[in-house]
Amino acid sequence: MSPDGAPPVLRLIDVGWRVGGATILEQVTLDVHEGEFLAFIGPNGAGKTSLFNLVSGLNPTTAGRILLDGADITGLPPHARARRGLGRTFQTSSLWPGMTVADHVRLAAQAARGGSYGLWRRARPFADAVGGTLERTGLGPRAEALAGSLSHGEKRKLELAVLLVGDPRVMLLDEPMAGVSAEEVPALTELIRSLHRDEGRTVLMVEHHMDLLLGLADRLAVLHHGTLLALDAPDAVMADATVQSAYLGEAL
Ligand SMILES: Nc1ncnc2c1ncn2[C@@H]1O[C@H](COP(=O)(O)OP(=O)(O)OP(=O)(O)O)[C@@H](O)[C@H]1O
Repeated sequence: MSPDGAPPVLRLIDVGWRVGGATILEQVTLDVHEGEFLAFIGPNGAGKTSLFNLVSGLNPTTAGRILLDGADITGLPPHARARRGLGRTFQTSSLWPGMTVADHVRLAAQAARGGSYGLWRRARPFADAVGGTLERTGLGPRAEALAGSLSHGEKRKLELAVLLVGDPRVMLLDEPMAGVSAEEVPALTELIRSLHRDEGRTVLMVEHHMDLLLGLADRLAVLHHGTLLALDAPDAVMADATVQSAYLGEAL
């Protein structure tokens, strides 16, 4: 239960992943509350992306259960989870360099709504959704630019736009700041903050830079060797001796 008594939007119960004889994730149990911003940190190879792969359905969970709005989604494919409001971005770029910004968002809108692209394309709500998403992400002036010509920060915004046009309630963002220049980080951070704060979306985000997470995340989940080492408010996690030693003196 959340502090106000509402059931968690997402529940991971003893979730595990074994592949090729190796145990990558083991007994990960956590609840995510509606509207919460939960950040995942942990040393390289701790299992953060692997966990997102299980939650989004990209890889099959080999132990435990995943519940969305109380319903068991453990065996559902990614598109079925997306239809229920759970969407993700990827650590590495998933864009088509030769396709325009607007066409990326149009195609994503079509995929989210189903039906014929031609029919949807002429429909007013469809055009409004695409235009609104481009404005929302600050990509309006770049609508006709090719994705390959975008800066790293703009590419990350486009990946968010592709996700947002499907109107996910629960967003999994895997290192959305990766490769982004220092000048572009503040605008991207503000966009992500407002998706959570102003639009009330539930955000799960993998991020290595603690300084970006302070003031953004409600709680931090620390993964280490595939297990959940800590789950608490950022201050408490940073003061946790077990967490400090997991990083072996690396700056958190
Ligand atoms: N398909 C796979 N088959 C076998 N091992 C895998 C597979 N995918 C990931 N792993 C292993 O699982 C472990 C966790 O990887 P994962 O990418 O989830 O870590 P991470 O915490 O996201 O790391 P980083 O911070 O470097 O992105 C690593 O040892 C990785 O080599």
